[in-house]
Amino acid sequence: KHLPEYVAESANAIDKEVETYNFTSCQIYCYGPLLHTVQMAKLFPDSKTFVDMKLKASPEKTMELFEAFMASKNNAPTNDEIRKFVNDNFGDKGTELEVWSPTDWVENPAFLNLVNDPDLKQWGMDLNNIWKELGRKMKDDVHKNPEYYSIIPVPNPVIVPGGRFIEFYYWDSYWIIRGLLYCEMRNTARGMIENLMSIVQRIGFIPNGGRVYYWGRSQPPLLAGMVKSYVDFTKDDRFAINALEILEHEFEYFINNHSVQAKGHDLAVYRDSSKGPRPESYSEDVETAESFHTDEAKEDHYSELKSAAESGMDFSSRWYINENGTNIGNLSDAKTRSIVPVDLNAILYWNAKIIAEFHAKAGNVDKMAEYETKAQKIKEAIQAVLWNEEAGCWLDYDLINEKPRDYFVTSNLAPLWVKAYNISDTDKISASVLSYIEKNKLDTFPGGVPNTLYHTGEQWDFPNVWAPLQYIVIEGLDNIGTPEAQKLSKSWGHRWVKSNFAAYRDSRAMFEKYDAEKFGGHGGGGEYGVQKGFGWTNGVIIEWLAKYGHEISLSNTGAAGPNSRFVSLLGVTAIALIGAFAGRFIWRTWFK
Ligand SMILES: OC[C@H]1O[C@H](O[C@H]2O[C@H](CO)[C@@H](O)[C@H](O)[C@H]2O)[C@H](O)[C@@H](O)[C@@H]1O
Repeated sequence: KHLPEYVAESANAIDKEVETYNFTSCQIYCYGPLLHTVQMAKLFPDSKTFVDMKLKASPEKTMELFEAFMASKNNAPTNDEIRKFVNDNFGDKGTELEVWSPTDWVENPAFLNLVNDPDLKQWGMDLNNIWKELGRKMKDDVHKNPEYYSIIPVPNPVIVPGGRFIEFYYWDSYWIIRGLLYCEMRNTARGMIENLMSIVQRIGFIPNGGRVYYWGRSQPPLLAGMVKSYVDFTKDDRFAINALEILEHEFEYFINNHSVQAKGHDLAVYRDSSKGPRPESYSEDVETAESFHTDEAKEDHYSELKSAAESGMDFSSRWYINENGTNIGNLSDAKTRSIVPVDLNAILYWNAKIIAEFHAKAGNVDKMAEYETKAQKIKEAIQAVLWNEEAGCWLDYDLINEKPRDYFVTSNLAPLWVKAYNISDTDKISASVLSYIEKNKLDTFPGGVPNTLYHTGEQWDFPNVWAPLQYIVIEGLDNIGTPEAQKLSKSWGHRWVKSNFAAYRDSRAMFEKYDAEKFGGHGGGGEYGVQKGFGWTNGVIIEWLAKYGHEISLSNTGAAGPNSRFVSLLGVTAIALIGAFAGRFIWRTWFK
C-alpha cells in the first residue's frame, strides 16, 4: 500500500529531535506508518481515541509486530484486521489516569461569602465541587514506563478541561489555576504550575497539551501569567524569583521559534514545527489536504492547521486568507503562519513585563531593564503594525498581502487586557475601541460576544462564545479604566454569568463553549461535539462570582431559578383567571 511521502519523511526528520526529548512513544503516536494505517481506518468516532490508548508492549516491539502484521496482509489489511491489531496491542484510553480528589479542596471557600443571590451561591458551591471530578493523577506505571503511553509524565496531579480532554491543556490551565486560587486550592494550583515548569526544563517549551503527539506546537504562552496569578494571590515572591530562569527560557523559545518581520518590526506568529497531519485528528487533516496535489503543498497545509491549533483557536476564519486576500473560505485557505496575531504579541509583551517585574523583586536591576526594553520593543511593534487608526482597534496583519485584516475577532482587544499600549493614549484608545464595538454591534448578542462575526461552522467562529476570550475582552475593558469602558465591562460580565447560569440551570452542565445568539445556549460546530466539564469555563465563572457576586441578582433577568418560566406561566395564568372571574362578576352585576 502506498504511504504518502510525509509519513516516512516525517519519521526520519523528527526522530532525531524527539530522541533528545526522550519521547520514545512518538514513533507510535506522533507520525509514521502505524499511526497512518490505524487512523486512516477510522476505527473510532473520535480520532483522538486511538492516540490516547496505552501500548501493551514497548514501542519497538509494537513496531516489529506491526511490520509483521502488514507483511502478512500484503500491506493491505482490512479495517476489521486493523481493529484486531489495535485490540491485541493497545489497552483502553485513559487507563493511565486515576480520578483524583484534590487534597487541598475546601468545602466553603471565602469567595462564596461575596455572592448574595442564593441560587448563584449554590452554583458557586457546585462549581467548587466539580474540581473533584476534573482532578487526575497519573498512575505510577506512567513514571516507570513512559514509553508505553502518549501522556507526558508530570510530577503533580492536574485539573483537566473535561470531556474528551483528559490531560492538561496549556492555555486552559491559566483560567483553571485562577479558579483554583479563588477556591483556595493553592497547592493544586502550584502543582500544576510546577508541572509546566518541569516540562520546560525537560523539553524546552510547553506543548499544546499533555500528550507527546502535541510535541511540535505550543499554545498561547501563559505560564508567566499563571506564575503571576499565583504570586499575586499568595505573595510568595520567592516562587516568582525561582521561576525566572524557566520563564526566560520559555519566552526566548517563543521569540526564537515564532518571529517574523512586519513593516520592519519583529513580531511573532503561531507556528508549528512538526510534520504530518495532527495525530489526534489525522484522517480529518488528510481529507482537507485532498485539495492539494503535491506532498509539499499537503505538508504546508498540515502546518497551517497545526499552527491554528497552536493559537488555541482551532479552527476559525481568523486564519483564512483566500486568493483575493479576504477571510472568506474554508480550512484549505488556512494561512496561519502568515498572519501576525494581536493576542500572541500582546501576551509576549506581558511575558516580558512579568519577567521584568520578577527581576525587580529579585533586586536584579540590569535584568529588569533588559526585559523592560524587550517589552517596550514589542509594544512599539504592536502600535506600529497592529494598531489600526481607521478601524479604531488592533487588527491581525496579513503578511502575504501586506495589509491589516479588518475582521472582528475577540482577540483584537487583547492589548487592553495586558495594557500593551501607551498609557498616555488611554482616553483615545478607550473611545476608539468603544466605537469599534458599537460599529460591530457587539453589544447586541444575548449570549456573549461571539468569537468572530463570520458563520463557517468552525468552532471558533460565529456564533460560538468562549470563556477565555470573554474574559480577555471583559477584563480588558475593565483594565483600561475609563468609566464608559468599565460600565460596558460590568454589563457584559453580568450577562456572561447569568447566561452561563441559565445554561447550567437547564442542563446541569458547564460547557466548553456557548452560543452568542441564545441566552443560556451552548455552542457547537467544529470537528467534535461540545464538551462538558469544563475547566476554563468554571474558572472564569468562579472569578466573576467573586468579582460581581455582591451585585448580581437573578430576579427579573430570565436567569432566575429553575422555576422562573414556570412561575411566570403561573403568574400569567392567575391574572387570566382573575380577569375572567372579574369579567363574569361585572357582567352579572351590571348587565343582567
Ligand atoms: O482535537 C482537536 C483539537 O482539540 C483541542 O482544541 C480545543 O480544546 C482545547 C482544550 O480545551 C483548547 O485548548 C483549544 O483551544 C480548543 O480549540 C486541542 O488543543 C487541539 O490541538 C486539537 O487539535
